[in-house]
Amino acid sequence: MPVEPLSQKEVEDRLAELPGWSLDKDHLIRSYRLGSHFAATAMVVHIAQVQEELNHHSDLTLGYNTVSLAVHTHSAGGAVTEKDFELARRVEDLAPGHGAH
Ligand SMILES: C[C@H](O)[C@H](O)[C@H]1CNC2=NC(N)=NC(=O)C2=N1
Repeated sequence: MPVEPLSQKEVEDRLAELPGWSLDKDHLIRSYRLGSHFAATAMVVHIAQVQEELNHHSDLTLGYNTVSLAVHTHSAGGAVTEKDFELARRVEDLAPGHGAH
């Protein structure tokens, strides 16, 4: 089933419930800081597992002790959809276990 683009209002309402996340042009974005490079690497692997489970994938960037995500929905023409917020919510939920902030 195709996912529909969210309206600007819908995006704003959902962002209000996801502190730390923001809209950069047509992507939802967030960066996390971690305690070490290995901690950041482990979080990337965990996010990759979730992305495979959801069949929804961000542009996921590993820095020295940072992990950054940018996500939109290719199949919706690059718009932001519920799928993007579902992934963002799942990443928020796993972040504390990695000591990410
Ligand atoms: C075939 C498969 O369902 C698609 O390629 C999936 C995989 N991951 C995806 N990820 C994202 N961000 N958007 C998509 O439209 C998308 N589509």
